[in-house]
Amino acid sequence: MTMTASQLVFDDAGSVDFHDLGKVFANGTQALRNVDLSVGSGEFVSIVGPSGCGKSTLLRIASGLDTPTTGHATVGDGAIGFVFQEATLLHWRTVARNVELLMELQGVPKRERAERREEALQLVGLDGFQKHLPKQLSGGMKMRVSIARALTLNPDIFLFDEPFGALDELTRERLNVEVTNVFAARPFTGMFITHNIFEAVFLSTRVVVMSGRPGTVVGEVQVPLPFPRPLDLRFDRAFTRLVSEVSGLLREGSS
Ligand SMILES: Nc1ncnc2c1ncn2[C@@H]1O[C@H](COP(=O)(O)OP(=O)(O)OP(=O)(O)O)[C@@H](O)[C@H]1O
Repeated sequence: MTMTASQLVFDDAGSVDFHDLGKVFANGTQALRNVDLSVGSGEFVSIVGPSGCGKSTLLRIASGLDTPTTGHATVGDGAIGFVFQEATLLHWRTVARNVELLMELQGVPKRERAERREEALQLVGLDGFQKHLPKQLSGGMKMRVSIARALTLNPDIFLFDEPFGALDELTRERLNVEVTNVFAARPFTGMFITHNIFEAVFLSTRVVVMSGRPGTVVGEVQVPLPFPRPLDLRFDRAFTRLVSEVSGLLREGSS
């Protein structure tokens, strides 16, 4: 499908394509320039780059929450799931009712809501916590609820905006494994923002590196490692070589 500058056009289900994309905010801040990036159906792409280089802006454009000022963004017409930096749960609702929220807003019938809720809770390892309130959960569990809530939409495209940045290292590692398990069990097109290079390589089929603001793509590293990915993959020589490659590109792009 064709598209003109500063418009979003929805194409086939799971693909995301940015062509010569730029974003200047109303206050004159140029967040992005000349971004060329194609993410195909079934890829899991992590995006790393210095703080403020426009990673969240890129994800917001992919989700339709924001628009580019120049260039094109073409996004598949499938369902989009979005997980934010905060779990954004409603504190008065139980886990089960939080997970059902987006389906309620979409008018999904009760019985189907319950089925999709249970399936999603199983996938993120929270079966048994349906009646808990958010205040009874750890930070990692809250994030699992947030992922389960997005999963109920059966996303073709799953956008993650640094969801594990505030978690301790062990919880983050466990959740990384969960995400790769979910990806293997129910494939989607993933875009994942992180500052953590280990996390980026562990989760992804490809890591894209951006320069400092205004952000543009400075390079990418393919991650040809099979799924599922066990935690001790991090000690594998092939893994550490990929981490060094990403780290080198990041340094180049920041200098
Ligand atoms: N609505 C807005 N109006 C003006 N400037 C904005 C707006 N949103 C973001 N910016 C600026 O655009 C730049 C890119 O922001 P963005 O949040 O996309 O970066 P980021 O790479 O995700 O940052 P971080 O890694 O710190 O989360 C930043 O300088 C930010 O201050």
